Amino acid sequence: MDLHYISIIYLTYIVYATSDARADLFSKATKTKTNEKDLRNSVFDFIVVGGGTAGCVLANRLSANPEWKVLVLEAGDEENIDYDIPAVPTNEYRPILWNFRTERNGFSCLSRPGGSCEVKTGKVLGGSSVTNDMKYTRGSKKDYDAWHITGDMGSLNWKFENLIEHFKASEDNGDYDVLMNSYYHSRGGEMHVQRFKHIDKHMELFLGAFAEMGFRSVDINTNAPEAALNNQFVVANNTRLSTNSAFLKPVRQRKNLVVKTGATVTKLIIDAQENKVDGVFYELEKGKEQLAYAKKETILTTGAINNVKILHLSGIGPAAELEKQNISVIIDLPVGSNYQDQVTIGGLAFSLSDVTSVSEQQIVEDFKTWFQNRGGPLASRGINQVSAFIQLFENKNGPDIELALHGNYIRSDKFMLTNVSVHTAEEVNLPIAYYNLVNINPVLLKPKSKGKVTLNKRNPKYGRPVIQANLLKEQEDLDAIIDSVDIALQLLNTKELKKAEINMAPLDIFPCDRLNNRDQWNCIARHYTKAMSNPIGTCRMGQNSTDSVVNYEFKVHNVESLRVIDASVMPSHVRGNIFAPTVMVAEKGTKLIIKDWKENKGNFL
Ligand SMILES: Cc1cc2nc3c(=O)[nH]c(=O)nc-3n(C[C@H](O)[C@H](O)[C@H](O)COP(=O)(O)OP(=O)(O)OC[C@H]3O[C@@H](n4cnc5c(N)ncnc54)[C@H](O)[C@@H]3O)c2cc1C
Repeated sequence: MDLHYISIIYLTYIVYATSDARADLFSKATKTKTNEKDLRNSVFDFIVVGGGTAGCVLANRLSANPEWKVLVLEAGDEENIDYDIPAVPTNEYRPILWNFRTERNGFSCLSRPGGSCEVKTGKVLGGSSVTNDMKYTRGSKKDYDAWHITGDMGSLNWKFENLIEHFKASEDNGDYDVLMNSYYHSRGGEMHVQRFKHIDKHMELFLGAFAEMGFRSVDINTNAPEAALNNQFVVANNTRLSTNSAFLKPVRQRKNLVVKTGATVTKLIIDAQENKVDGVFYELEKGKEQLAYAKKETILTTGAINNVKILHLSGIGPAAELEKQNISVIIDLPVGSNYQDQVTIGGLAFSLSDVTSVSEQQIVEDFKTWFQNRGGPLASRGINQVSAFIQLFENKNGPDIELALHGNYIRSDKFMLTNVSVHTAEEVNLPIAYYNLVNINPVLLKPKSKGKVTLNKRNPKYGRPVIQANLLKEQEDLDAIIDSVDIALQLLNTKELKKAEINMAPLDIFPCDRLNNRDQWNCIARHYTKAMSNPIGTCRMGQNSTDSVVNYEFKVHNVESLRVIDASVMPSHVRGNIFAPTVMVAEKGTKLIIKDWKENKGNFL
């Protein structure tokens, strides 16, 4: 039995166990007629649209003021204990994903189904912090410094040295060697960060091989340009710590905080005379719109794809684009352009010769162990804990590529590790702790290629937005990935991997197999492209409304009472993964809101 199914059995059990109570609650809520009390109940000080990574942080911080009534509207459902198991690959569980795909473009994702790549952002309370890999990285100083525009006072606060306090605000770092560097790290926040204790022999082997190649194991979050390390993760007691678990669950009992799940926001309520946002339309059931009002502010945190949908449907977006959809333009802004995602490729995998097969019984025992004492192999991410951050361009002073190791278990009854299809290597989803194949994914951290997001033409309201991701469009991006493959291949020449008889896995990489070297890798990259699902940029911050959507305080240009605070405001990628930067953005955002309402009485524009 596939371990993912065992996990789903737990999930199904929990859903059944609670379904009566849920049905009861739901019918009570829907049977009640709208009355004055309901209306009063639909007015809040702040509405946080989206209970994802940033949304949960904002909900916690804003509702800390008992005088502020805060509503969180989340399209997905509550989190499930299943997702807490570190080795469970939540990003393969479709009910908690938006299941977006990029548009076919003829130059990347060519051999993926439909010639397009999946984008796996989370649709659940906690958002992508439930479906992500939990790795805790911040990117480099220079990335943030580049967001600052010389001469613009508003952007001054975006220099890295002014952001460290916002990273530290929620950090609870549990590794003492890391914590010793108190300039960068701190304790006591809601978000526990730590290395997994579980280290297996292959992790040691690969770390040894990287060390032989000259990579040092240092804390990558201290602006080190390179490192190969057993990473830190956002976990507490060997349990995934989504922003829902860290920030929202502990304060759910606050009387001034209302959290509605299964609530999809469709549009903003806008007073078109004053360009002021008064609240939102949302649906608990398809086609049945409800309204909620915000006296102070509405804050969009639905991520870089869905923010575009909500804003465009509300008449905020590029005029030409909206007119094509017969949407009246309220504010002409470049919402949806500047889409960027980090990118990697499949096809580079090493087979391990000395792995004993895992029995179903063993897997069930391991699940029991995790549930009983949060221990065993499921209390880890296996080889995925290891990665190397590599600097390709010397003058850049920061990593350009992450060689992210990713384990797969290819069952020997099906494959003898000969001619394993690259599709299979990507799609076998046993818990991450079991693996006999190590994929090396060269992740391009700061891609040059940009795309855009627009509304679904046939069904703008309910259809999936159109994502023209343009992955690998720029030759420089492709070249960087191929250069890094050369570095990854050097692993095979290390004493460590030779001694362990680790070799390239014989993957079926049709149609690229008859080519040689660089041409072959170019072909593989274009065919087996993989979107990292870290989308940013569609509501980028900046000085003016011609090339940005929000100002440096996250206020949407020329609109009153509306902010966007999540990964979509980042103008460009940082040289790391973007969970920690998104939490930092939310921390900074809340401080700005609190300051505005304390000092300026919310004087918005
Ligand atoms: C598979 C995967 C692996 C990753 N691994 C890592 C990693 O290891 N380390 C790292 O640093 N980063 C990682 N990331 C990236 C990082 O987790 C995300 O980029 C970041 O969490 C995004 O935060 P966000 O607040 O912008 O959006 P999200 O966390 O996606 O939140 C958006 C929320 O809004 C909700 N929503 C959307 N539309 C509506 C609507 N209309 N109405 C109501 N609610 C709505 C969504 O359901 C969701 O809950 C990964 C991402 C993915 C997808």
